[in-house]
Amino acid sequence: MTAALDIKGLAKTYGDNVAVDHVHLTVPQGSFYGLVGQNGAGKTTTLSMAVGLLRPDAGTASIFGADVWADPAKAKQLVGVLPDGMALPERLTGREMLTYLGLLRGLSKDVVAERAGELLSVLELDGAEKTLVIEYSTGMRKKIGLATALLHAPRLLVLDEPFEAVDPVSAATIKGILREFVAGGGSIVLSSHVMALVEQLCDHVGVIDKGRVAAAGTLDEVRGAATLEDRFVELVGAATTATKGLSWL
Ligand SMILES: Nc1ncnc2c1ncn2[C@@H]1O[C@H](COP(=O)(O)OP(=O)(O)OP(=O)(O)O)[C@@H](O)[C@H]1O
Repeated sequence: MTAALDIKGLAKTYGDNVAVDHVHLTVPQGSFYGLVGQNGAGKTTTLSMAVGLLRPDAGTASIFGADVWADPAKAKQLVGVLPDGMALPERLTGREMLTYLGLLRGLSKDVVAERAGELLSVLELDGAEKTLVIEYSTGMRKKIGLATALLHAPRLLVLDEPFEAVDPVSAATIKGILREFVAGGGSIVLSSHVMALVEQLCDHVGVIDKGRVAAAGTLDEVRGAATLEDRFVELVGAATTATKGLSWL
């Protein structure tokens, strides 16, 4: 079966900093895939290249077989993306933004109106639908970003830190939406630092360390008999140096 997302040898270097070092990852269709790694490990850079937001130095990425760089129109129809630090049209209201992006996606006015209303309501942004995006809180920005990723009913969702700054009630709602999306045949890749969340939601996991894949596979294959957190610390070799230094504090 064609993979939902197939990343082959993606690489990116900034100056002499190797951000992503020939990463290979396969996200099977119907999987809920968690990408974990320390700050600066290369998750955002990998995901940005995988969805066509950042041109790689080397490697390819394809979404349901459509090459993201050779066949971008086809690939981008199939994917909904929540990028890290998404630049939003600040002077539009939430509804205007969804309408604008929905029409750009080629949806009819009626379909956009119906879906925008439902998304705003389900994500509990209906009270803020007339508020300009510039006035949104960080968590609200995440939620409107998620709404734009879902609007065209993609087959794959690529979400960079979707739960960052989101309150627990909204997080529960979003988890429900994502679980339903996968139950309905969709595929998801999300990045997160929260191991418990990845363990709770994902059936596959990839561990990125210093731009390379340290482990990848089903959740059970990667964590073995340990918790994901213990396995992660073991894999990335993070020394618990918290008590070293700061003697002045
Ligand atoms: N635009 C850029 N210019 C220069 N260096 C960059 C740029 N973007 C990322 N980097 C560097 O690339 C490396 C990987 O960064 P990246 O943002 O992909 O990591 P990450 O795993 O998403 O981190 P975090 O969990 O903190 O979001 C880091 O060393 C970072 O400093």
